[in-house]
Amino acid sequence: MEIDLDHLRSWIGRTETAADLVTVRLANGLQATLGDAPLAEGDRAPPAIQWCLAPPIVAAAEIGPDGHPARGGFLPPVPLPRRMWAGGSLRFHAPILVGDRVERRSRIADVTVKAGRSGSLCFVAVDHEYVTSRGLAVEERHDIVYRDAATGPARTAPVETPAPQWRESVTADPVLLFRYSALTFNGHRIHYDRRYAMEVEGYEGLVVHGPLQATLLLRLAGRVKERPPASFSFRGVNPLFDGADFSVAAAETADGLRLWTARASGEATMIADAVWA
Ligand SMILES: CC(C)(COP(=O)(O)OP(=O)(O)OC[C@H]1O[C@@H](n2cnc3c(N)ncnc32)[C@H](O)[C@@H]1OP(=O)(O)O)[C@@H](O)C(=O)NCCC(=O)NCCSC(=O)C[C@](C)(O)C(=O)O
Repeated sequence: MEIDLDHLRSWIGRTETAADLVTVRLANGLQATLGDAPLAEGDRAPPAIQWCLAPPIVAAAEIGPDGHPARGGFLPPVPLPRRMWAGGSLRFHAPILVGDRVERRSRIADVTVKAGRSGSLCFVAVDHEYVTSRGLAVEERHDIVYRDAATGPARTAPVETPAPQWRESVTADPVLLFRYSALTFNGHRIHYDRRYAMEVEGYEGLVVHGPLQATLLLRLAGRVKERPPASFSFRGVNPLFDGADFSVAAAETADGLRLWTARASGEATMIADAVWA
């Protein structure tokens, strides 16, 4: 597949702004999905509520074959078919509260092409700022990866993890995935259309969202240290599929916590680091 990188890089610097309200309904939809108690107006919003806010919304006619908005609008028209959430980093400046109006200010920061074990990879980095009436709440770097069509079984390398000091188990069932897709208005078919996920994109099942795994890791980090971290970075290292329990785990490091999600077989699927001020 020919990639015109100069053309794609002409998207760098494009911006998009959208606003949303942290309604009690939205906050409690996420709380319930994570298995947490309901909140009231004025409470601190659940971890990573920003991924449920101000999602891209386009008319049905403007949706691409993967269920996301067709490329070439805010995001560049990368010609590789399979989109994934590669990773990112978050810096927390101030809490977002239930009831807040939040503005998302997004900017295309970089577009690069790399050769991966699994074929060509095109990374699009997007910077976001989430701003409330009290000022900047969260800064985010979001790395999106676009991949070649599947040609065989995935060939990613196993990633070592330390012995877990804290560990929770979560069932990756289609209801969990559907509820998270609905909360984030994410129409990506790999999360709910099993035939598409397996036959078109070549996965072993429905794919567990990167932001859902990161939210569970961030939630564990906050519970272990009894306060949210100041910064959090994470990378998807292997896809996680529905149909089994997966673990959400953490271990102490010199600077904070190393956290990871792992398949029932033990293979890590997302690795994260949380640091406290
Ligand atoms: C990302 C995959 C395809 C690369 O797999 P690979 O084995 O081909 O790559 P590699 O050979 O390990 O690395 C090649 C190069 O890419 C870099 N690289 C490698 N990985 C990353 C990463 N994560 N973030 C940033 N950079 C990365 C890596 O550092 C290296 O760079 P270098 O040549 O300069 O040394 C593979 O690791 C994988 O499948 N990871 C799991 C991804 C995943 O499951 N994401 C969540 C589900 S998709 C989702 O939630 C979707 C959503 C929410 O609907 C939505 O569309 O937004």
